[in-house]
Amino acid sequence: MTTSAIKKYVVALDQGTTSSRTLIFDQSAHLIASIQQEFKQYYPAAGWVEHDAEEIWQSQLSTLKQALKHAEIDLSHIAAIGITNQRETTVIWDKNTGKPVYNAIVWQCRRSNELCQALKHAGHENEIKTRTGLVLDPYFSASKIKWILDNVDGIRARAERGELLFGTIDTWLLWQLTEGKVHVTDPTNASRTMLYNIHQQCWDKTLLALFDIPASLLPTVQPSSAIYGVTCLLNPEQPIPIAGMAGDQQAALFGQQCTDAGSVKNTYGTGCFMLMNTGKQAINSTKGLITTLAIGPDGGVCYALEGSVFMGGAVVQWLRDELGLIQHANETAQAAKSVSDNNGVYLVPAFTGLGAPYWQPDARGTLVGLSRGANRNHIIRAALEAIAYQSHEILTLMSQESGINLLELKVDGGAASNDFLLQFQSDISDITVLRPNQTESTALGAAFLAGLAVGFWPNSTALKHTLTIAQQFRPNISGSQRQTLLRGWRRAIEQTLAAI
Ligand SMILES: Nc1ncnc2c1ncn2[C@@H]1O[C@H](COP(=O)(O)OP(=O)(O)O)[C@@H](O)[C@H]1O
Ligand SMILES: O=P(O)(O)OC[C@H](O)CO
Repeated sequence: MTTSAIKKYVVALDQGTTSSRTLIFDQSAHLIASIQQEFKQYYPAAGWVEHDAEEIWQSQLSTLKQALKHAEIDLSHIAAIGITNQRETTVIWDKNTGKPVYNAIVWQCRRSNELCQALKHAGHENEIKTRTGLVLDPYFSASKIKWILDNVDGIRARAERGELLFGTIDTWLLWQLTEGKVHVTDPTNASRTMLYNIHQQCWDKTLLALFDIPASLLPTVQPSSAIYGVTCLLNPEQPIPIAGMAGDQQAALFGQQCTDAGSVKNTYGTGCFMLMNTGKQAINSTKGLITTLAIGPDGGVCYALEGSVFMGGAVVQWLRDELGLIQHANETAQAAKSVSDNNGVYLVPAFTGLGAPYWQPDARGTLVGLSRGANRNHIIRAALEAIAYQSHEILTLMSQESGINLLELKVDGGAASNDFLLQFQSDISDITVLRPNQTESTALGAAFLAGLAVGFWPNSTALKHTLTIAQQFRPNISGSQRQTLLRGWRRAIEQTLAAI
């Protein structure tokens, strides 16, 4: 028996914005264990969001240990560990002590907006977009790194002396886990920093100069499926390879095996992130989408178009926590179905501004079309419909910019369990929506990447064989009904933009 023959499992570390999770999969991609731990969010000023990087690491390690214990798995049966992570979130730490020099600045944090505006006014927007595929926005890492270097006492000097390291969360976790403290990221995460040239596929010296960031801070970039190092933290006698890394949305794309040009997935989590694989072609969006690096069939680099909706499933949390209209998210489908239509009510949930394709950080939420007959269920319905309308706008642009008539949309994420939402998405976008058996696509993508690197799965055909579609939602409204609904949504968006 070969060593690989006794390997039965791959572990995925899924480090998200609000929780750290560990999931264990077997060779058929069945979920064997899943442990989740939430951690604290820090809001030190309006629009600022931070995490404690140490707490992220400790919560991640704790879920790893608990998942192994819970599933009663012998370490010798683990083929590899894969990492997937909230993207863009920025950590800088001391390479000798391992201590972060400042809290992690989270992707949602707007503190570097002024810096981005200044770069915009100085005419750098196009150059940045050409090199990185990204819209000049505080969402991405570069302006966050610069903020730390410029605002935390003594940090720039220490960075210039080569004492500090930068990483997105993948890099931070890998560094913590590995023997010899490996300082590496993968192309998908690098492509979110605004410092990586997605065409030449290297750190971009012009952008490092523009943001005034020393190159010594940066990790080495290695493929998303590769053995980066081993961890001996669980048992010094049993090193386990860390063999896959990808940003969570690209991992979900790979987990759904959207590896061919033209395949699309939408993840309905806190926000909604739609990615379309565009193969070897980097499509330069002129309509507010971004171009990003993703993963091809063999784990190598390819391009994708992405549209990020900032308020997705979170709008359901708002119904629950702020309006008190529901007690549980799973009540919403029934409530929405209990009324025959939205009664003219539209909600634009721009609570933290509008993401793609508008990129309007100052927009705020709008509820329009209220009449005397509008009730709780109409508002709940409008909230779910808003998730689908926002996703629809992105899907339409992707289709226009790629020239591909999209016929299928694969979905995953917490809110993808909502049948009303998926049926409405299918109706409004005139597309077949496919919900897989395994909706843990993000973690599965990380597991696939790690498993491929160590031969646990031999190739992409083996990965595809593990996936099945659990449910399909097909369009069930007329073209004129669709046009009427979309007109109402566009009016609501116009009102939101007019109020900025
Ligand atoms: N049945 C449901 N209907 C609508 N939204 C839901 C439902 N179940 C969960 N959600 C939403 O899904 C989100 C959580 O999904 P998840 O994929 O875990 O998100 P994230 O990875 O962004 O934390 C929450 O915002 C929650 O409100
Ligand atoms: O942690 P999530 O699932 O909300 O994902 C966050 C995204 O990666 C941000 O770009």
